Amino acid sequence: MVVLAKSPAPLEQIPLVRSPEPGDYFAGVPAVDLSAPGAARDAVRACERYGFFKAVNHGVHDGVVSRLEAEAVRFFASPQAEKDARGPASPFGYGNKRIGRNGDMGWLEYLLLAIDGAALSDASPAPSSSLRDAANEYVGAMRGMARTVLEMVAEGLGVSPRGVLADMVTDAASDQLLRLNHYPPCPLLQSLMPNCSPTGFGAHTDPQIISILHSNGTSGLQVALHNDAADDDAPHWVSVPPDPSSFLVIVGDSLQVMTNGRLRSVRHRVVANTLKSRVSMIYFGGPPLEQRIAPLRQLLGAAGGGDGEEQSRYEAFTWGQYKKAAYLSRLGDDRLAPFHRQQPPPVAMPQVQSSSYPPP
Ligand SMILES: C=C1C[C@]23C[C@@]1(O)CC[C@H]2[C@@]12CC[C@H](O)[C@@](C)(C(=O)O1)[C@H]2[C@@H]3C(=O)O
Ligand SMILES: O=C(O)CCC(=O)C(=O)O
Ligand SMILES: [Fe+2]
Repeated sequence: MVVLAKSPAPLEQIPLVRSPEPGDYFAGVPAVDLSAPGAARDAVRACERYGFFKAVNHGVHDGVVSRLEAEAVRFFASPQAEKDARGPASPFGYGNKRIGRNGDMGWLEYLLLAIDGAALSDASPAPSSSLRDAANEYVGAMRGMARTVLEMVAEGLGVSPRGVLADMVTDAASDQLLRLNHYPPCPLLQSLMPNCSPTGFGAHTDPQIISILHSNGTSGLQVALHNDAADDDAPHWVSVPPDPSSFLVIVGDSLQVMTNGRLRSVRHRVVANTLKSRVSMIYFGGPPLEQRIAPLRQLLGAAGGGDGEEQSRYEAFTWGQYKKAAYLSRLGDDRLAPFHRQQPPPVAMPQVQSSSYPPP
């Protein structure tokens, strides 16, 4: 049994996983240069194949990131009683090891903050005015990047207007979150079981439209690669090399549905580093609660009211309905499963003899 002093939830309640090895690093992380002319096409390709990409030449000033990261580090280094006074995270505030309300545990502490428009909401007061100011500046930059990326996605998919997706996350009533995560080192486990690491954040997909993740230089994030050719559904976990100069754009469940499954929400998890602290900052861009989430009409065939050839693969829902169901689910659940539509079997077309067509 491994019990860490001063930890409210012992390590034994946290699933252990095999420590990442150098061979697990994914050398093929797709990078999209947001300032390049082919960015729209590249973003769509990456989101179709992998469900995420690394955004480079994003135009966000280093100072905006380093200022919030320094505030986060300062907050997480403050006395436990002060941090606890900002919790529990139900739903917003400081959380320690407990993720959500349904029994998920991870080797992390975090601050979950609601955003109202372009700034932190009064529903989740920041622990200090300096953290609040830094977070507001950061949120402004993330909303801008979310808008740019979603406009590119619309362009790359050939849907119009260009703002059809972007407007949902920059609407005055859009449902956005900012999450600051700290994964402390775990030297005791390193000495007792050197090949094992604690799960920092268990496998899941993000429910919103888009997530934009920044991390410090400590590794830990893993993504599940899809292998359409394989018969089994076993995930192949690969480690994403940390790169503090870039951001990781992650497709959320709602974007998967709105693109009728063309872009995929990628399963990801964090394996805590036993020796070094990881700090990550994630912006989650969701639509207003009453927004209908259904495949975009222009991606569907005539039966779905669209111009293309596809049938809708999903039952429509509102973001409010989906969010409510998501927050009752466990982290690793397939939250979209109840919304999958049965695909009708392919219709057998009558064979037409070329000689008899067109009919006389
Ligand atoms: C176990 C849970 C935590 C979560 C709400 C949920 O019930 C299922 C989805 C989880 C997730 C994953 C992405 C984000 O980190 C998050 C804030 C979100 O919107 O959905 C978390 C939720 C959370 O930590 O409360
Ligand atoms: O901390 C990370 O790197 C990822 C966390 C995450 O996936 C989340 O908060 O939803
Ligand atoms: Fe996530």
